[in-house]
Amino acid sequence: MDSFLRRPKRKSTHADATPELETALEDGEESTEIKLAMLSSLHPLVEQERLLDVLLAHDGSVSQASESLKSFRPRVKKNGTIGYQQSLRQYAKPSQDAPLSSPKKKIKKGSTLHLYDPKDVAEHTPCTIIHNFLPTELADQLLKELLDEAKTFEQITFKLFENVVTSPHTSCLFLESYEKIQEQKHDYYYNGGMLNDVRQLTPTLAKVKPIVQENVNEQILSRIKACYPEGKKLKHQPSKPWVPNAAFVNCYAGAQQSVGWHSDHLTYLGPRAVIGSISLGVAREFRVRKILPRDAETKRPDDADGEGQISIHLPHNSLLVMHAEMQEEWKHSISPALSIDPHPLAGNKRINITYRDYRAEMHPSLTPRCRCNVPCVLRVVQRKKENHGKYFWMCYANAIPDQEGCSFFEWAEFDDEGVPIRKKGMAKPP
Ligand SMILES: O=C(O)CCC(=O)C(=O)O
Ligand SMILES: [Fe+2]
Repeated sequence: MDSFLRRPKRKSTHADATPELETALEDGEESTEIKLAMLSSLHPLVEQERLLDVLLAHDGSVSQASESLKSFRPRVKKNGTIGYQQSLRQYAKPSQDAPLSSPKKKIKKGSTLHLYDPKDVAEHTPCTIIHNFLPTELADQLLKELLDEAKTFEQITFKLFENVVTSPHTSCLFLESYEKIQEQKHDYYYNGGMLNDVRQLTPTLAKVKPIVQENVNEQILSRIKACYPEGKKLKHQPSKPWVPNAAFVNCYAGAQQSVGWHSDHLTYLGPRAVIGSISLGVAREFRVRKILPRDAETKRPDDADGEGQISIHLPHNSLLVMHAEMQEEWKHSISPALSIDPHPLAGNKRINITYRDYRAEMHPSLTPRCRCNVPCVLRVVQRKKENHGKYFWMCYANAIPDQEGCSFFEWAEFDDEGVPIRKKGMAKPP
């Protein structure tokens, strides 16, 4: 690990990289995520926001940041547990001259804004939250069923440079039918590899699916009306209803289990994806932060304060809808907790279910393949002002252990509904 830490900045392995590929790789965001993941594995008790501050203070040098963190003692919060649905809003009597919505809370870089109230979440983040979502007994039944399944979940393995790293929690993908499971195991790639453990939806996952579908579609429509320019859906956002056909289940066993900063891959979900996420068991913090494009010269965003973190508190039996602006423009994480409130059924565990719509138009047989003959990954330029928001396909094989990958790069084009515009030689949709 030590030699890994001292490794100089990654050199591009893409000797034949096109200028566009270099532009995309230089997007830079990924390397910060990777550095944070390394620091986090070396200093698991240090909060992500502090890791980021220390990393920035040492100009991105992981070894120097790690050295200075050795002397760091975590602060023990007096009120370290979360999950209470505290909100002063319900006690507030609207005064005649008070504005209808609360003044916009300021999120300063380096600080975290904690949100509990659904109205605040909708106002400050690209998410909506519904507390006490399922009937109590149904939520408990789902939790018990998934705690049982989670006994045999595994950690996901992925590649960071030449090192194979495992995710700091366990997970499993659930699909609707045996045929879909076979197809998934055969055709779909994740971080360059196939998923071996794909299971059929449990009876309660299947029972809850239409409830999630109805609520998420309602939330999408009210979000469009209330928040999007001219009350219209975003460009590339599908106008047809959201139909989940997959449930990705995560299990966090104990306060230290977490998931690092990331955006969910759009490869199979398509642009402007929406995700319905149920939390069960121990309440944990879901952190989000907006990725602002940086100035090419100063390497800083125009509004550094806009980059502060927001923590959404996710109690048992809540549904969080990640809306269409989330994956392209924001990152999210479940940060390690200093302490947790044990849950009567789950003990120290949290179960999370993300219901997802794997879109037929994004089937790997329809999207570009690179020279390694692996379906490409779909990404979006997040950091660079130049080409900001543009989608591109690139080689996935970079993430396969022992494989170098190729320099395949292609700008991705979609119609207004987010359907890929087929180029010559690409397969036709079924
Ligand atoms: O556990 C959560 O709430 C989030 C999980 C997540 O981000 C993911 O599975 O992609
Ligand atoms: Fe995610």
